[in-house]
Amino acid sequence: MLSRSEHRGVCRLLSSVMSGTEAHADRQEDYRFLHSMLMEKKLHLLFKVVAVIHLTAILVLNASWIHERLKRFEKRSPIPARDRASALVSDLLEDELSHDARVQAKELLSLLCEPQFKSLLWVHDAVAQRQFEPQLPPLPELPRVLDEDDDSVKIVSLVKTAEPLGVTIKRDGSTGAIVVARIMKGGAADKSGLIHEGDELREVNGVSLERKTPEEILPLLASSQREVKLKVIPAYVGNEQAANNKKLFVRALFDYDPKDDPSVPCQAVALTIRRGDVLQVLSKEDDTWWQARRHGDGNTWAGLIPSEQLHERRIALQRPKALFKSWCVQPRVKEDDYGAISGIRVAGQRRSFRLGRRGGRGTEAQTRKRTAALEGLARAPAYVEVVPYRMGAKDRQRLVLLVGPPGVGVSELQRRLLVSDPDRFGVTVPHTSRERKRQEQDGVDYYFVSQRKFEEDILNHRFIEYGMYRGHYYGTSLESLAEVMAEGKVCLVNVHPSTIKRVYTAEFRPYLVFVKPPRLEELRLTRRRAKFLTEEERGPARMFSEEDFEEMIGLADAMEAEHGHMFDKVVVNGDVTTAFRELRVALETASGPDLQWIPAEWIQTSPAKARGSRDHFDCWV
Ligand SMILES: Nc1ncnc2c1ncn2[C@@H]1O[C@H](COP(=O)(O)OP(=O)(O)OP(=O)(O)O)[C@@H](O)[C@H]1O
Repeated sequence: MLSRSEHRGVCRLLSSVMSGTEAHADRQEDYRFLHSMLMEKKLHLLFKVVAVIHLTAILVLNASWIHERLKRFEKRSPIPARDRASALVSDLLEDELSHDARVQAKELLSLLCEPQFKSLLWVHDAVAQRQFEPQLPPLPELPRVLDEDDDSVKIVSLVKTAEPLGVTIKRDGSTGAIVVARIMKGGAADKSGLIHEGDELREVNGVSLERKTPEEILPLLASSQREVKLKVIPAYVGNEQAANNKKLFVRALFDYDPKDDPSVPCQAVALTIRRGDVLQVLSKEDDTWWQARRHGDGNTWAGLIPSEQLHERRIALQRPKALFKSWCVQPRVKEDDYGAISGIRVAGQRRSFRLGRRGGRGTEAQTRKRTAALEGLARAPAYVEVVPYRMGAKDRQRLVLLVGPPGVGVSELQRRLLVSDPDRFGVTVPHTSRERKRQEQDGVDYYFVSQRKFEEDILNHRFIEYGMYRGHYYGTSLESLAEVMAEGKVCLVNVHPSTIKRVYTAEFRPYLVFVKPPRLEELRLTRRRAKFLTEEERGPARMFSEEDFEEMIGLADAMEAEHGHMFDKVVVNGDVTTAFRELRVALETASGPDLQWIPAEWIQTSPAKARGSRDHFDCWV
């Protein structure tokens, strides 16, 4: 359809044709004929049709030209350099340009403030963040699995008499759930035939048992008068395998996108996995493809995920390629490397340090380190079994291990945590075999011990880390960690990842934070900016060379490949304020009553269990 203005245009064109031909029409009849023909409605309509066709043709040609160009561009698989260009520009406006009096800066400022430019950035960010992708409805329910909260729950009512119910209960060591430990033969429960050993108790007379200990539950049961109403999840639902699988939770240690996997049996039911996701494995019947659902996304249906074996096979196939990958870290030999022992000053006191993070730049050591990282990559499991964990009011805080390549900002983040809440966070007092200086206090600045004692302690594995600097030993003892934790504080330790395994135990229940450098461009920008910002407050900021940046990124990759399966949180330290905020939130969760996931092996080897903690004893009802 032509618009009004286009219609008027056609009429004007025809009238002008009329007036143009007036002079050439010899006879009155010719003129009238021509006039009636040109003013004919049908002719007007014909014109309109021709015009529409013409316009459409132009549009089609343009569209196909644009399409061709886009297709050619798409082949290059462009990746956005950053997905928040508008944030970068507002930072630039706020931090740099608004204070710059130069004419060029003013001009750039006004250009960047133009609404057209802002719209361009907005569109860029929308495309970079793929906001154009349609929000698909959830997939239809496919293989139906048991949902904890619906079909498997049973309400049981037991009539109470003078005799006891004949049930013992306990807290399940791996899930924390309250379960029926024993049914005593001939007791009321036994006679009813309604509850069984292994059944999980959810409620007693409408009172939820979540976070309750067996000791707190006993009075609830005892105070019931004629009847005890129990909400139970039976242990015998389906076959035994289903019951076991129901409780199997794993943390994924790799990213997986079924769209990139041509071998997945059915794309529509495969799960996209992000490293760190907690998955409930519901079926391991197929050796290659397990069925699982992601914890916390509310889905009741299972999706396919690669089995442990399949993932291992794939990694084994990739390994030769990885071993020949070129590494960007250039070895650099430097004598008496201060980084071999680096101290952190907190309120003027040396409080914590990590060892050997910068050592071994020699070619051989470096090659060994890289090979180890790659081998670690090949050995890295696909999943680690985890169990739900909620910190109780009496539980000790988890040890917080901060790791990252030298210079990435681990000490900076640790310093900010200590300053932000000194009552909540604490660091250890290190040991040393050097002489005490006049102003230093034993047990405050360091624990001063003799060289002999230090060596004895090394032999007795009492250090999480130790090293020698200028002929003296320095080290962080396991006892000093326990001391800070005993004060009820969150103990922050800044260590080399190779020492993690020393404390990766049920006793310390470490929460591992990996501090990672951002991409090279952002790393350069933020560190350069920091040079100007921190100089006024805390003296000169550390200078980094291009080589330092590359080494930092290379080492971070190697650390992640080798130890990534143990990291609970990865904080990218680009903008330090954002990184700090993210770290604070993560540590709030790790030290609060919220649901967390910890390795199942800590529960299985829990000292409490070994000693027969009260939670794990049967309680008689
Ligand atoms: N996000 C950041 N932006 C800018 N500068 C930063 C950032 N994080 C840290 N820095 C600065 O980088 C320098 C090195 O940081 P820091 O001492 O915390 O490194 P580190 O990881 O503890 O390494 P090392 O153990 O070698 O000291 C410091 O000057 C610090 O202020």
